[in-house]
Amino acid sequence: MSNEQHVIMDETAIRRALTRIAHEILEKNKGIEDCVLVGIRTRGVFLAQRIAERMNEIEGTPIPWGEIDVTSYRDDRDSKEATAERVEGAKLSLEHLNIHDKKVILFDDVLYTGRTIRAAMDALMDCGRPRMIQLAVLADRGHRELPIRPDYIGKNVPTSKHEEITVALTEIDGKDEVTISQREER
Ligand SMILES: O=P(O)(O)OC[C@H]1O[C@H](OP(=O)(O)OP(=O)(O)O)[C@H](O)[C@@H]1O
Ligand SMILES: O=c1cc[nH]c(=O)[nH]1
Repeated sequence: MSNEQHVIMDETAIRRALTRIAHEILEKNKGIEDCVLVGIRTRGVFLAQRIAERMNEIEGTPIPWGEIDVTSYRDDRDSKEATAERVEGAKLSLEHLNIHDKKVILFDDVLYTGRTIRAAMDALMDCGRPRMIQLAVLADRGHRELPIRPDYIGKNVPTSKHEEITVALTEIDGKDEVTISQREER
């Protein structure tokens, strides 16, 4: 099977999509009052940080942002962590960010089954009581297994289950690029 990667978003496309999403968030929320951004580790964090910078440029006011580690909340990973430990882990990753009664805008790079987002929502609820949670993703590839729908989408990418979306971001991968390829069968 060919494992060729096709670029579906280059650096310019990613930059434009993030700028558009920053404007959409501001429009939907009528500014940044009571909004906080939370990126899901790993790449969601860099997306949240970039959007926070853009929103600051547009509004002239810094918007609080932070990151959350949801690994131990996933339902498809063996977790030996006790509930108290995983709550502590989530709280530690969200340190310095008050989400109580805030409009939390959650960021991830790819949305597929929705299980990561479910895990993130559970983790957030354990850390406080957001007034509202909204979801922003760079690429929505479909195939949801849970009733989760993003509020902000960089690009809708119709895929087959045999394909894979890979997001590269400069901060961690040395370049900005979204590619699609055939999934390696394991
Ligand atoms: O909607 P889902 O089916 O949950 O898939 C989406 C998740 O998959 C990827 O993470 P992955 O677990 O592959 O780890 P990574 O962030 O380290 O790539 C991606 O970053 C999303 O978080
Ligand atoms: O194609 C996919 C599916 C889940 N997560 C990814 O990063 N890519």
